[in-house]
Amino acid sequence: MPQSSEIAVEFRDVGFDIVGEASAREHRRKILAGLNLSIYKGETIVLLGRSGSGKTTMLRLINHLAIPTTGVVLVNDRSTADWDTIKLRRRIGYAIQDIGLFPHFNVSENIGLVPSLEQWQTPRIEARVYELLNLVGLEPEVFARRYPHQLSGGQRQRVGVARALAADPPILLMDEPFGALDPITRLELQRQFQYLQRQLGKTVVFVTHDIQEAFLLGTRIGLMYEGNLVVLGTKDELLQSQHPEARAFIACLNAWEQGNKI
Ligand SMILES: Nc1ncnc2c1ncn2[C@@H]1O[C@H](COP(=O)(O)OP(=O)(O)OP(=O)(O)O)[C@@H](O)[C@H]1O
Repeated sequence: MPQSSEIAVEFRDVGFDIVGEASAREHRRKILAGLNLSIYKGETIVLLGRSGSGKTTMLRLINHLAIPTTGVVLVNDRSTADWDTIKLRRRIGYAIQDIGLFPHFNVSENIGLVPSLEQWQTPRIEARVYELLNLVGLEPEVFARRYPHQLSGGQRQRVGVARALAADPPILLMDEPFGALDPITRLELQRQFQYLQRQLGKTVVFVTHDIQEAFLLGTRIGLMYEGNLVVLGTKDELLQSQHPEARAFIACLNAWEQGNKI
């Protein structure tokens, strides 16, 4: 798997609080605390954790949809606060579950959106859309002119991944991009993702609550628990961790395997 010692994204002592009003008194809630993480160029780091553990917040901090309360998030050695936000986001593809394709744009227009904002010429955009549709396993002649409501959930998610890749960003953030899919399509997309990653060598931050998905796709896995990164390592390192949250996830895996034997 392509990987280097160069850091693409770094969290340095990052904390993130949410401030709300409760009974007219300021009320702060800690969402992330003291987070340190270096993500290397070309690796696929999977953030694994239960619902509400702070995974999506980490992605939002990378593309400056959220701003750290303390500490700093660096992309290519520059704080997200110092980046021109538009330039930063153009370097970062973002694929999310229920991708939010624009309903009045067809597939081709959805995928070509960022390239057209970047003022690519039309023939180049068309060629790119066709290339990407082929890459994610959708026949361009069949799908390019369809609208999102004319696609299945799995097809929409493929289009979402193609859209995230459109302008060839070096960093990809993927937030449960294969969630809510039937297990066969899910496995097919996971395999396709592995194939793509071998071809493209992007820096990927992939969020999931599925330990099997984390093991399949992650170069390293970061286990989140209540806003803290409690384990960071390879599949084998996670399997050996004695942290109670790691044991809880591994117990799910074991239970699933036991169930298979019945
Ligand atoms: N804008 C917000 N206002 C209030 N609370 C928020 C906001 N965004 C996130 N949170 C809270 O922050 C915590 C972390 O949320 P986050 O979306 O990062 O978790 P997650 O691990 O991605 O969860 P899931 O797997 O369910 O998507 C949750 O308790 C959530 O309720």
